[in-house]
Amino acid sequence: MPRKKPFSNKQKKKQLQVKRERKRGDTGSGPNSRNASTERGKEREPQSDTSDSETTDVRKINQQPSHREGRHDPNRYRLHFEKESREEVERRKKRAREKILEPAAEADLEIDINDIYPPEKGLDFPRRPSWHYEMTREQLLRKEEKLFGEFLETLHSKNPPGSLSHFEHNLETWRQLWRVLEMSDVVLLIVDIRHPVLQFPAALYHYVTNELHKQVILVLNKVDLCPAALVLAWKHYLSSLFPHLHCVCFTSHPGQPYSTVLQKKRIRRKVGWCQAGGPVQILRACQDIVAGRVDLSSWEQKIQRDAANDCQEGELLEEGESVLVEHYSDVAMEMVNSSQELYKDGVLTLGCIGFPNVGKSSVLNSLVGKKVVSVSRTPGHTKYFQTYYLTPTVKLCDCPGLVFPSRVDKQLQILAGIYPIAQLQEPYSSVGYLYERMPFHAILRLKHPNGEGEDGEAKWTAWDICEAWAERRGYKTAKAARNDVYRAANSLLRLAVDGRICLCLRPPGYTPQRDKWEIHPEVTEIIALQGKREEDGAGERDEEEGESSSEPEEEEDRDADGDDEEGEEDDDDGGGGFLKPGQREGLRPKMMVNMFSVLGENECE
Ligand SMILES: Nc1nc2c(ncn2[C@@H]2O[C@H](COP(=O)(O)OP(=O)(O)OP(=O)(O)O)[C@@H](O)[C@H]2O)c(=O)[nH]1
Repeated sequence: MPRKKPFSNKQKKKQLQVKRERKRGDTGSGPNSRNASTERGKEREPQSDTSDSETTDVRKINQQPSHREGRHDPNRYRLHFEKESREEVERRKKRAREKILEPAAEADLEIDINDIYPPEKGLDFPRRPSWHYEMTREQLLRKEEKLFGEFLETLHSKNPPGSLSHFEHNLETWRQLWRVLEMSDVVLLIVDIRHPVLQFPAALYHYVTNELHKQVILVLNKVDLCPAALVLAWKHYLSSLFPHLHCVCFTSHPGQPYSTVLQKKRIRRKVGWCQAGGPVQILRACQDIVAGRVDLSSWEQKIQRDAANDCQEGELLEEGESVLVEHYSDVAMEMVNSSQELYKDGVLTLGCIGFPNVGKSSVLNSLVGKKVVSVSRTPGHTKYFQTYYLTPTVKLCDCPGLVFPSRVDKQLQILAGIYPIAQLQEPYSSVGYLYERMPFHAILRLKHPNGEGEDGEAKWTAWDICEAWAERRGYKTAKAARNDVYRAANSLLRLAVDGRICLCLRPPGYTPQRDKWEIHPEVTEIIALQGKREEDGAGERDEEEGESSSEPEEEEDRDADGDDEEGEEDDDDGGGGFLKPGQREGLRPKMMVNMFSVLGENECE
């Protein structure tokens, strides 16, 4: 058979863009066309992973094809992060090639919230300025912009250059937070249980509880990806630091911890949105909070009905239970009266707030029991807030993901899924960061490009890891057919973000006390929520494994990171896992056992 011509992801994306533009009747010759900008980028710099066509200090992510007269601006709500200098990017690349990676100490996985959000560093978020009806729309917008500028100045004055992590510089997105906070009676602050401490801005909690006098339910989401003992330890840690919090564990993918990439479509058909673990717990927390001031019986009945029907995807909503969607105009966003009245018209409004990719939309879909908002593995997918009536007395509001200012390591931030991986300028150091905390070369059966050292041990740099993965996966550059290291790095990061190589942080002091948490009486409750059987320890594969297809997965499925909304068929990829729950946690020796057996045949071939 003739050798298949290598076709890179980049080429594929370009091909798709051209196709889309052709469909829209764009010849690609205009100054703003995607083709034109790609060509411009090419002229200036040959390396795709360091190119950036913007001239300001802010890097705009998820750029959409240009805005046209008379049509809405698709770039209005995209993520804006501070741009890194080319020198910094090149320095990190060089380091990724040269630095031999060393295993990090277990204690490195323990993270104190005060290290991420040090109270003395003024890591606040932009607040909405006061306004009155005599102000014109333009006056208000100008005031907001002025205050936002001052907010950035104060932040930078307290934090030297380079010390702050990526955070949202798009005022439009903060405006949506303001609106959602104003209209919500209760805030559902959603975090990813693998790293909740990165996504819990203390300033927001204090603002909502002390200034807005509203309650916060902390949703520890994706608990299927984390050992139950660790979930419990995080829950206790955060509740003890923030006593007014109502903590709830949640998963939209219960009982799917052992699936592999190849199985994902099969499993999703069996587990619909309505089988999530945690809606009852959210209902109970709301009942505590509203204390009878809103009639939540319709919600309770809905949950009971769903449980009794064992609903299937797409079959959930009954007559008279339709989901209403409210769209907000700009005017509503800008000049709305921030009424302090709680439970207006006897309706409880729940605002889903959180960082990108933590699963806000999935929580909302799970509460409704049906896909009403789109879900994607690409952070920043939800662009503007929308509301949905769960029942006549319960309204849900989905807010776009927000990246609050913090001091977390940027490499870790990327592993936590806040940055669209395909748009990373330098992915290698995050691969190195992951590898030092979770040496996965054996799991992925990587062969060192230079063979073993004299002592029989291979010494890996981040670059070597990516090179070896490119070799194993057959990622080649289109022109020279060399190993496509950039693509391999992206692929590895995606495995981490999806939870297939699963790095879980721990609360301070967890490691020496792990045994205590493992036998804690509340652990069984969490295991039940995760949808696991207790006997599901290390060792056996999921029973469905044998039925999985032997067809290799399409490259695009695994690697694409464009506007990749997860459709009805595909929206389940987060549940996949190479490692079993007890094995997923950092560098535990137990994790190294059976690593080979947890790989599907085609996953590393
Ligand atoms: N394993 C697992 N994955 C999940 C869970 N919930 C969501 N995901 C995955 O996480 C990714 C992001 O989910 P979304 O619901 O789109 O997250 P979001 O917070 O709305 O994201 P933005 O639109 O960026 O703000 C998707 O790939 C989901 O499949 C969960 O409970 N378990």
